[in-house]
Amino acid sequence: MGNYRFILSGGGTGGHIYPAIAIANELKRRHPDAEFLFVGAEGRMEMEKVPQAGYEIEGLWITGLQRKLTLKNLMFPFKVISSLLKANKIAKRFKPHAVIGTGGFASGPMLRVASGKGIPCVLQEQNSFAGITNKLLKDRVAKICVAYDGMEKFFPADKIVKTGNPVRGDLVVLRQDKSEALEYFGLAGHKPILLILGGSLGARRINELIATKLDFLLAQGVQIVWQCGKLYIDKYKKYESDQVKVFDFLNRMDLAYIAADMMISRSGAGAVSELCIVGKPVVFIPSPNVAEDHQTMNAKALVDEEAAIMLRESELDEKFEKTFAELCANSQMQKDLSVNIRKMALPDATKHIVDEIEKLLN
Ligand SMILES: CC(=O)N[C@H]1[C@@H](OP(=O)(O)OP(=O)(O)OC[C@H]2O[C@@H](n3ccc(=O)[nH]c3=O)[C@H](O)[C@@H]2O)O[C@H](CO)[C@@H](O)[C@@H]1O
Repeated sequence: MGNYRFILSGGGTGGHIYPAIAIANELKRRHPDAEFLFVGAEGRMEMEKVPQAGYEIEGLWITGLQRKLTLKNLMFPFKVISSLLKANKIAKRFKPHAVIGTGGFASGPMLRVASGKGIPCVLQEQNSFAGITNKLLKDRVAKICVAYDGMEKFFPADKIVKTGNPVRGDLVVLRQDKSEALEYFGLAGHKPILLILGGSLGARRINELIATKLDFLLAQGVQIVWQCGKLYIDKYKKYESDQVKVFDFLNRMDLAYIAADMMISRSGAGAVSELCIVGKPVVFIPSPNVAEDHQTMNAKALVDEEAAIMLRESELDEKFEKTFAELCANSQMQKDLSVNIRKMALPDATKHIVDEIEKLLN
């Protein structure tokens, strides 16, 4: 048999893209001669991030369905047909041995077509609440790799394998030495570093919080690396100083995690999985704008184990300063949170998922 060929499909946000990249990297490590093709949605983040990671990507003309009646929605049936046709062409040409879907509307047409042709398909669901695309595909795929218990609510029980979420290899083993990271961010080593993460697209409310509390934060003796998101960089770049570094997007998450002493973060599934491995104190501020409030559930799973602090957006005015000042002042609390969050890590998730894919290849 010739070399293996794999299609990975998913996107829209980093939360669906980076798991696909992590899986591809592990497949490549095991099968250096394998060929890879990513399939995403035209105009979305994957079209830039996947080539940066060294893989080829094709974009489909597809968007999610809006809740309101809009022109975009009227186009939806045409987009679906066009995407199915293109996915069909891709499958015929590339002849994949397996197709892996990591969620987001971009993955719908490709997995629908591939499963129809009898090509083995695997889904990876990052959240404790299943996404629409994965729910639509559940009966057509061979395996569904999940990160949370109780996913039988959404998927056939005999297809579910609990693996955890894939985390990119360079984030699984982090160096202790901070010198390269400090140099990269242009910060001195004498004060603790607070890393602010708004998720792959940035978080409006977290940015507003940091901007209004900047003097308070600096008075706690920290320096700041602030990832504010592409949409917000023009507004917040002006806050940059010797002790505050502002980025739209961090291309070196490894260095950000090495540099950080504590974090304030959205609780997207990927961020949570990574922060468990990083093992440092985190204050989660979940996005209230996602389906079924799943970011609150993601963060709560850690709070219940005393492994992180959570503040809801609605509590920030009242509680943020007190909570953060207490964390900075209490080194025992910082240690306990670090130890407890590390216990929740599933660093072998990617290997486990690739084991499942390999089982389908014969
Ligand atoms: C608003 C929204 O829809 N959020 C969803 C999205 O989150 P979002 O896209 O923010 O994704 P996650 O938190 O899951 O993962 C973010 C990924 O982007 C990377 N990263 C982030 C910022 C940065 O500057 N550089 C960088 O590389 C992180 O290292 C991580 O690998 O997908 C997640 C996984 O399905 C869901 O749980 C979230 O609810």
